[in-house]
Amino acid sequence: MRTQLQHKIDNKTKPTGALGQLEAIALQVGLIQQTLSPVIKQPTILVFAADHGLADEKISPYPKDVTWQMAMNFVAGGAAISVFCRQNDIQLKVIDAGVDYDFPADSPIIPAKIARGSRNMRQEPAMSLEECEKAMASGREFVKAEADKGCNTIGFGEMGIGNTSPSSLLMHRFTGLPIETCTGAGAGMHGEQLTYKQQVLKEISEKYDPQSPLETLATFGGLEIAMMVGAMLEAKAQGMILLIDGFIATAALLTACQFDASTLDNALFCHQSEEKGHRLLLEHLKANPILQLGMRLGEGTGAAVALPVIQSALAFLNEMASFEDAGVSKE
Ligand SMILES: Cc1cc2ncn([C@H]3O[C@H](COP(=O)(O)O)[C@@H](O)[C@H]3O)c2cc1C
Ligand SMILES: O=C(O)c1cccnc1
Repeated sequence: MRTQLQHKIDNKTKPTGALGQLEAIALQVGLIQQTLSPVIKQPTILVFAADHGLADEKISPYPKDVTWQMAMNFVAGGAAISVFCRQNDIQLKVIDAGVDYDFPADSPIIPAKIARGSRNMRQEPAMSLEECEKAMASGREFVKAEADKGCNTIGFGEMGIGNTSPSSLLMHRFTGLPIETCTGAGAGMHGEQLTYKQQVLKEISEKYDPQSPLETLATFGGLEIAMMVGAMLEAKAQGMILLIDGFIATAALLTACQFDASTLDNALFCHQSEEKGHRLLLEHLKANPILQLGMRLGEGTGAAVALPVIQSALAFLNEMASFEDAGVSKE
């Protein structure tokens, strides 16, 4: 299939390699779908939202209430992710993985609370193994339901004040890079505030020594991250395209790869976030991000913005004339 896809790409009416990374995307998606004519069907972004006990330690400049307030904003249509999904015809679903708030019963936010937030990991592991497994299983169910309806492309988004911290800890643990290298400003911790955040995370990383991927995720993760990890593993199992957003989603993917290394094969890295650590995390995964726009938001926004580029890659593969079709002379 790889040889056939490469042959099809090289026979399009263009100099060899002239569509650059679009060619790599077309090849990868063809391999994922095992076809010379890949298509994106019912693209969907799942945004997993949860709170973090660690937010009590002031590791984010914003208050915890922003988590539920932004989740409401997502479904009301006013957030960045709402706008970009509307613009690009992407179905948006917001899942309450563990927000410390009771959403109104008539809200379109999908209830799947495992707990009212993870625990403060400066004191105790963020989740029990049972909670972590429950979150992962729930993430799998959501993706399976989308696959059953005919969706073949899933973007992963998140909302959770404090969630760059668990992401940094997971990156540190699974890459072996120093915690300072893995820890950045998040929603806006600069200067002394960032130094403080790095100190807190260093203290936490030295407090525990989890062994298995599950134990590591339960200790240092968060409910939305665990649900996202399960969702990514199921998306790979279903042969779907995984649209990976920024730092947090990439940390979740790195975690998913500890459970099933082949998850990486189906992942498209939509952008390189400004968040410190994301560049090195992408390098660790040998990933070539599609966009570099200086974004540092999360929510799945990088995935939503990159989808049209991926669609262009499939459009050239499916619709461009070959040298033979167009009667154009080859070198
Ligand atoms: C208004 C607002 C909207 C957001 N949308 C995504 N995030 C992003 O910021 C948070 C992570 O940064 P930290 O670890 O520093 O808290 C996550 O919720 C992430 O999705 C937001 C943050 C804020 C404040
Ligand atoms: O890259 C991200 O996902 C990110 C960066 C900063 C804050 N929130 C998310």
